[in-house]
Amino acid sequence: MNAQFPAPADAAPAPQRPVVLIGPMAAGKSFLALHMSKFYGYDFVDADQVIVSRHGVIPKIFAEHGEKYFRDLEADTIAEVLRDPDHANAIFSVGGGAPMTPSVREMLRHELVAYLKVDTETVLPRISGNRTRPMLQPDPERRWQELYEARRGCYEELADITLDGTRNRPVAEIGADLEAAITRLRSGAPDTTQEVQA
Ligand SMILES: Nc1ncnc2c1ncn2[C@@H]1O[C@H](COP(=O)(O)OP(=O)(O)OP(=O)(O)O)[C@@H](O)[C@H]1O
Ligand SMILES: O=C(O)C1=C[C@@H](O)[C@@H](O)[C@H](O)C1
Ligand SMILES: [Mg+2]
Repeated sequence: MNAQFPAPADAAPAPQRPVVLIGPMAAGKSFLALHMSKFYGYDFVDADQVIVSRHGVIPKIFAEHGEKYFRDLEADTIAEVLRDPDHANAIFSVGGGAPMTPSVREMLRHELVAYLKVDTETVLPRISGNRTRPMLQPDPERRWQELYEARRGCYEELADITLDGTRNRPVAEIGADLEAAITRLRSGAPDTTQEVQA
């Protein structure tokens, strides 16, 4: 939950901060962040993509070094992006498991966080039969649901904005909701996003 928003009325404007997108695997975080860069002019940064560009593909990192090594790289990457003034205007998508790392969770408590919520009907076709995502093996549908149940409380706790990504909503609609919520929160008004059922 964000500590900087809203700023007191008489305070100097706070420096711009990135908006961090969280949510389960294949919810559409990276897709939405890219859309926001194309349609609203935000900087696009994706933690998984930064890791892959530096260290190679994620399945290989897991296979060669294990999950803990990946989580450390992920936490370091997120810390680096969040302190980089060049990314102050970013929509920053992070991996589905990132908020489960305590140090990441602590960083996100001080940022503007948007949680992209999805339902199983929307997401399962996107991951069905997947053989590459290490956290989803060996049974992607079952593993996705287990991870979602274990992580949803954490997503909900961190969220300043909850986005409705259920019913396969078009990214343009989700993006318009996100843009409206960012504008509202940065102007000091409370978020009125409706809770959605997943
Ligand atoms: N709103 C949408 N409508 C239709 N397809 C979508 C939508 N959002 C995402 N997708 C599709 O779902 C797939 C997963 O999306 P994406 O990679 O953005 O998920 P993610 O949340 O970033 O997952 P990860 O945690 O693995 O990084 C992509 O193939 C993308 O094209
Ligand atoms: O949900 C997860 O634990 C993961 C999600 C992906 O975005 C990657 O960060 C990686 O495959 C792990
Ligand atoms: Mg992604």
